[in-house]
Amino acid sequence: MGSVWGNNFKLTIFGESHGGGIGCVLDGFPAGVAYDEEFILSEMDRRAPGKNRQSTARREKDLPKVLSGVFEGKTTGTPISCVIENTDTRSGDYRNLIDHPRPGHADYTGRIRFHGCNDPRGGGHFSGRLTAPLVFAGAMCKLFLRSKGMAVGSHIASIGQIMDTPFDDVCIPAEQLETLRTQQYPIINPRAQQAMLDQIDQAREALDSLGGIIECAVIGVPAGLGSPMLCPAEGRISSLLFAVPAVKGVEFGAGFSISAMHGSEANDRMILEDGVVKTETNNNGGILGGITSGMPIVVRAAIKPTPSISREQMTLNLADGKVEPLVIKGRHDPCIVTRAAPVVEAAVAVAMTDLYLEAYGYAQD
Ligand SMILES: Cc1cc2nc3c(=O)[nH]c(=O)nc-3n(C[C@H](O)[C@H](O)[C@H](O)COP(=O)(O)O)c2cc1C
Ligand SMILES: C=C(O[C@@H]1CC(C(=O)O)=C[C@@H](OP(=O)(O)O)[C@H]1O)C(=O)O
Repeated sequence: MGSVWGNNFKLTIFGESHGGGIGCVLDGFPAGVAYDEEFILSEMDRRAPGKNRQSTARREKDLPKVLSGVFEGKTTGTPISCVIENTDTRSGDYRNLIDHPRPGHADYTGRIRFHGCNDPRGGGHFSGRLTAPLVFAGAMCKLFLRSKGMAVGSHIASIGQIMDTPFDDVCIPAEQLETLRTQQYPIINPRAQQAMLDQIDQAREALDSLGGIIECAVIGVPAGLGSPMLCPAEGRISSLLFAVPAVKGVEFGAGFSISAMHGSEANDRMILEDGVVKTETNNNGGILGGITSGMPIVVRAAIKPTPSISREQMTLNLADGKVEPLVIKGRHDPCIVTRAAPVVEAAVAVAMTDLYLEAYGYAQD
């Protein structure tokens, strides 16, 4: 089953982009976590579509309706279920895709996997719309992690060729993460922001799309989370990041560039600071041997350019095997990255909650 995730609590995500609604169930979520509605709605709003010209024109309020698992402002410990309505659908736009799969989207693979029974309207279960319930689940997990002294935050590390200033991976202040959370575009360097937005405009005007990278950090992480060899912390986090549509690469710490370093440079030298074991650098991204080291976890997710572009492309007509021109209709993000930061944070927050529960269980402090 591909819609249920977690070893120590379970997240289920259901729905299709143009069905009655989408949602999630959190089973085994700890009892007694304060339900901060304002925070949850602000997280949903960070991801919601239709807010500016860098995103799809589809407008959805993304108000989560919580049906169970929360009573008198606290989680009960029994399943939390949440439903989000789909209201602004235009399913007719997708009719020409039945036999003409979009290059780069899941139309062909979804048809094969589900024997032609998949819901093709708006990308169905494969739509990025399914990340709305993930963000709800992530917001709940952030509330739990906050009660354990942890915080998750991120910024847009790049869009196309334009780079933001990276995190200082040994010292990421909680205030910086909170400031980024409240920015319309979570970018550290304001000059990079303008250049990124200009690049998206240019791509959109050229009937094309752009990708980029989200850099995410978790601070306040206790040392000792993760279970090698087959359930390492990196594996748990990346398995959820790869669940996010359009994520095609994940790296921790120095990532792929660590392979070009010498050991003397890559090794993070250990020190004791105010009685706490730390490292002077963080090339390993806060994880060693699949177990958290107590340093910030730093992870980057590479997001591909939106597959549904307005420019005419060639594709295969599955009915007669001929390669034919395809014009894609519908309302698409010219660049997914501007809405992806809360989604990446949500995936990481859910994984961190699972890792924490594995180590510490449900006992109250
Ligand atoms: C928040 C978000 C919004 C997205 N918006 C679009 C979109 O408007 N059009 C599109 O073709 N793909 C969009 N995608 C990406 C596709 O859903 C994704 O590329 C597709 O399901 C194929 O999966 P894969 O890229 O992971 O292989 C979006 C993804 C996310 C996370
Ligand atoms: C609606 C959202 O994003 C959608 C993600 C998406 C896709 O193919 O991934 C395609 C577009 O919509 P539809 O599913 O109608 O084709 C986007 O608007 C959302 O994020 O809430």
